[in-house]
Amino acid sequence: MKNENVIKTVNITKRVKRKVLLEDISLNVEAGSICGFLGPNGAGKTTLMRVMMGLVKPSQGSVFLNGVDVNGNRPEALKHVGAMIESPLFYDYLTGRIMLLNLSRLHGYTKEEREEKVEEVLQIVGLEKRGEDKIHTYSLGMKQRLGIAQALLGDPSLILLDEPANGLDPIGMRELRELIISLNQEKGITFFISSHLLDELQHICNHYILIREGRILYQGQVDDLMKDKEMRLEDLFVEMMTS
Ligand SMILES: Nc1ncnc2c1ncn2[C@@H]1O[C@H](COP(=O)(O)OP(=O)(O)OP(=O)(O)O)[C@@H](O)[C@H]1O
Repeated sequence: MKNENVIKTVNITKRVKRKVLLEDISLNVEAGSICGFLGPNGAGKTTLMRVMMGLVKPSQGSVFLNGVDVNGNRPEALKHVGAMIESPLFYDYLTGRIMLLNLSRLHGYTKEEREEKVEEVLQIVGLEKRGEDKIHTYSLGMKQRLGIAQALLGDPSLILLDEPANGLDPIGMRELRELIISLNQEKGITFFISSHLLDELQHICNHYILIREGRILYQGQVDDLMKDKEMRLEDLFVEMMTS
């Protein structure tokens, strides 16, 4: 695993009126890791991911993606970053393939390259046989995989996923996990994945960041977190979240 940080936030604070949504968040995510971003509902996960993508400006602090300041040079910072933040907004009446072809225009490919790229990402997420079907006929799991397909269009080195397992059944969940692991292992893509449910991430992450009420409670490797090998990660998570 390389050592550089693909995500680095420095003292991020976000206030809206008098409310503090994020407070002094400094975190690092190393290249090649699968980082679980865990916290209860309302902890500030979506807000931080929106700040990371430059969709929301922080009140203070900086975010660097692949070493580039998101608020200094957003296009350059996001060049190799894919994201699925909140439930992806799909145009249900389009086919999966057409939607991806439309979105692929954002990446400056030629027409032939766009067609090739869309075939490639449909294949990666296992939707190649459903590309001609309208999105409203897709299951929730297929929609999530379509969201990952759009995140893959720009050949990202980093993908941010906000609650990607929301509402998935066990099969959809397993397919999602396998997809993330294979993209990480075969393409070296770093993942930053939020969830309020530890179970969803427990088997795939090698790095965790825990957040509560806009503040970081813990960040580090899984092994460091598990002081006692017998202790279940879930017990530790509950202990940290409630103490
Ligand atoms: N624009 C805003 N103005 C005021 N409050 C906001 C705004 N955006 C978010 N919040 C509040 O900030 C807190 C954090 O919200 P956020 O959506 O980031 O949490 P989350 O960890 O992603 O939660 P969930 O798991 O429920 O999606 C919540 O209390 C939310 O109501």
